[in-house]
Formats: sequence, C-alpha cells, structure tokens
Amino acid sequence: MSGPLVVLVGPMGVGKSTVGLLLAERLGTGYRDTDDDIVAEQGRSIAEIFVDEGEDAFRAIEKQAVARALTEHTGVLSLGGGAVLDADTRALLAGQRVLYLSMDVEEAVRRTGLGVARPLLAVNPRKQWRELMDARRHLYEGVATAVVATDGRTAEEVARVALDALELKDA
Ligand SMILES: Nc1ncnc2c1ncn2[C@@H]1O[C@H](COP(=O)(O)OP(=O)(O)OP(=O)(O)O)[C@@H](O)[C@H]1O
Ligand SMILES: O=C(O)C1=C[C@@H](O)[C@@H](O)[C@H](O)C1
Ligand SMILES: [Mg+2]
Repeated sequence: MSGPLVVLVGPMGVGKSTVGLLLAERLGTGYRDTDDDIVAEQGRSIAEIFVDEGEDAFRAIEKQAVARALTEHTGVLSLGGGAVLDADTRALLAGQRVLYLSMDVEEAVRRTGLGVARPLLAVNPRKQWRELMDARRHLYEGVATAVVATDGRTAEEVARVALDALELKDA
C-alpha cells in the first residue's frame, strides 16, 4: 500500500492535529496536515480564503492539496474536516488506512466553542455542528477503516486506542 501510513479524518476540533502528532511520534514518522499545506501555499489563513473566494474555491484548492499530500507523504496525514465532501478525494482514500475520529455535539462545542477561527461554525455552533454531521457522518464512515470515539478520552488515550484499532505498533 503506497501513500501515508495513516490518514486522519473527522470534524473540526475532534483532535486530528493533536492525536495525529501523537501517533506520528509513537510510530516514529512525520506528521502533515493539509490545512497547514494550504495556508503555507496560499500565504493566507483558511478563514481568509473562505471570505475572499468562498467555500467552492476553497474546496478546489483543498482537493489539489489532498491529492498532493496523499502522493507525497508517507507518515501520518490529517485532512481538513470537509475534505471528504469531494467524491474524487473519497476515491483516492479507497485502499488507504483511514482513521475517523468522532465526537458528540457537546464535546464538539467544548472543543471548538471559544474564539477559534472556524468559518463554518461562526454562528450558532451547536445547530451548525448537527447539520454538518448529518451531511457528513456517512462520508467519514464510508472512507474509514477504523473509527475511534474521542468523547471522554484524553488525546493520549485516543492515540493508544487508535493504534490498536489500526493494528499498528509503536516504533
Ligand atoms: N481527546 C481530547 N480530549 C480533550 N481535548 C482534546 C482532545 N483532543 C484534542 N483536544 C483539544 O481540542 C481542541 C481541538 O483539537 P485539534 O486542534 O487537535 O483538532 P483538529 O481536529 O485538528 O481541529 P481542526 O479542524 O482545527 O484541524 C484543542 O484545543 C485540543 O487541545
Ligand atoms: O469542516 C470543514 O469544512 C473545514 C474544516 C477545517 O479543517 C478547514 O479545512 C476548514 O475550516 C473547513
Ligand atoms: Mg487540525
């Protein structure tokens, strides 16, 4: 299987970056995040891209960034929360080891509620979260080869459970 050792998917704030870094450390490999790639390449924040050009333009940029990272990166790769909306991206994920990190709405509000720049949750986060998850849950589940619930677990616990679920061993 070529491509990343593990690809992390899941909604905003679920812990992809935190857990992804821990997994990379435990697996003795590198960490990469397509949101970071986009910010570096574009020289502006994701919120700025949404405001300047709208969501469709962001999704087109994201699709290219994900395709590139899937080809180039061999370590742990986190995708932006909405990357799975794209059918071509979902097709590229077939045959990859994909971890879906999940959480319920109250955990989501606790983790994303305060002042972080997340353009899709700017107004009425609880309602928007539910709508996002109603639209996306099946997409995350569809690409996943393992699912780990993060509610009530520390990031370290999530990483440990994830390694078991993925049948991967520490380096
Ligand atoms: N298992 C956990 N339990 C409690 N808090 C956590 C856990 N994992 C991450 N967090 C906290 O939740 C917040 C969001 O985590 P993180 O940035 O890793 O999520 P993300 O999925 O990468 O989000 P984004 O959509 O912004 O990329 C951070 O403040 C982080 O410290
Ligand atoms: O869930 C989403 O649609 C998003 C999640 C973030 O990772 C960013 O990619 C952006 O804010 C959009
Ligand atoms: Mg992140």
